[in-house]
Amino acid sequence: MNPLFDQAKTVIPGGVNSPVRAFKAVGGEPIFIERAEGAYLFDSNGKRYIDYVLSWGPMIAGHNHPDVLNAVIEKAQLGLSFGAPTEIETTLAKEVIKLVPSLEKVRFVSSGTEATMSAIRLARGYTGRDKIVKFEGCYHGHSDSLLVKAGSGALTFGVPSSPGVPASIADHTITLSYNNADQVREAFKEAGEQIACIIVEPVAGNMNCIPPEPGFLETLREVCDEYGTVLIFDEVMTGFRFGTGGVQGFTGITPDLTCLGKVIGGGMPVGAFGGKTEIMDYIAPVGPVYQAGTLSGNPVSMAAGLAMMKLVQADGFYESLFAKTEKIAQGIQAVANEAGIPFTVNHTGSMWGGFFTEEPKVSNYQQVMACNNEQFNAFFHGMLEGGVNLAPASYEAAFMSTAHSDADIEETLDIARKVFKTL
Ligand SMILES: Cc1ncc(COP(=O)(O)O)c(C=O)c1O
Ligand SMILES: N[C@H](C=O)CCC(=O)O
Repeated sequence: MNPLFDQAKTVIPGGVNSPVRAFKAVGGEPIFIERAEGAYLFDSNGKRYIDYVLSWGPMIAGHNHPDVLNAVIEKAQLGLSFGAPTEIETTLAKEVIKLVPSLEKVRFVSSGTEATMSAIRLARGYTGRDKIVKFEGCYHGHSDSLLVKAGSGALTFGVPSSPGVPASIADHTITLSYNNADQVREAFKEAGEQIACIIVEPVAGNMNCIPPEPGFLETLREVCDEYGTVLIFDEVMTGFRFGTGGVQGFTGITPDLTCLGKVIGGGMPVGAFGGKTEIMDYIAPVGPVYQAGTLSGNPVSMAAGLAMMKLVQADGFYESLFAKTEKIAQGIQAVANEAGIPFTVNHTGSMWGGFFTEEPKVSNYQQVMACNNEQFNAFFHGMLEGGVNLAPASYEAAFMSTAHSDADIEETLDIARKVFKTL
């Protein structure tokens, strides 16, 4: 029994401020974190964990990186929030526009949810259409239009289409199968002229880690061009994880709008959406589509983001990150094979994930849903006890940081080797 969790439950629903943290999917009780440094978390009893959750993605250079921390401290000394423009917002905007291919203009918000919600509204306002397309198992935050057949915690807790979302709103959301290009073409033949946007995770990371099949993202670009539909890449998770240009830089497929979050805030609450000037200028105060935020472009968050943008542009940053990701992915696959456990690892960029399945390749939602969750849960708890922090649900991707050393990866594999033998 964790007394901190008991106390939390008396004043916070489920004891957590975001459902996936509650360990409901895997059983048991969450660890409470005291501090973090580099590749490690330390819990309230001082126990150290090698961390592959990284605050659900943002800490790409490891926890508490001194450059980000110092930027935050320095900026905070000048005042925490002004509700008025600051130069650093323009500096960060210019930096992000330089790095992410589709961006000509960008607006900062405070979370990924706000970014996707605002991008959808903008696409609807710009096209004058109501319908949107999303993909089963993709999660784009918790706004009403997007909590339909959603991934991540919504999937874990069996509420992919949440109560509280009016049917009249959900009716405008068309949900298709990820990696099924034919189905996308069919849907557009039927209703293409009514569809404002397609929103997609260009690598899905909220039903574990599912890369796009060759041709899938290309098809989305083609149908959007043909029907005058806005293509939105939700790169809240993938932004800066596949190189400075996100998945769009990695694949060369350019969306009309891009949503960012996580890494762009360096661990502070930041989101952003941006794209072509023609579309972005539909946003107030230039255009009629309303969007606002008391803390949007917060100077301390901007400073953290700017420090992070400098880090990711360092020579060799991504080569090292991708090599480490490959090492952990291949290593985990090898130790599962040694133990004779049916297991398939996906990895791409700096994201990875393991599936307890006989299938040699996992590329869609149905395959993810058919995986052995009991085995995952036992594996999760074994790893946690051994000192490795994985996401407490089988529908989440794992992340790598530049702070993970070869020794951390070896230690992780030694622990995994022991745990697989117990399954
Ligand atoms: C792809 C994606 N989009 C949007 C979101 C929502 O971001 P936030 O949790 O910051 O609201 C998340 C994560 O939660 C995400 O992974
Ligand atoms: N998978 C989600 C974000 O990427 C997990 C974060 C959360 O819901 O708390």
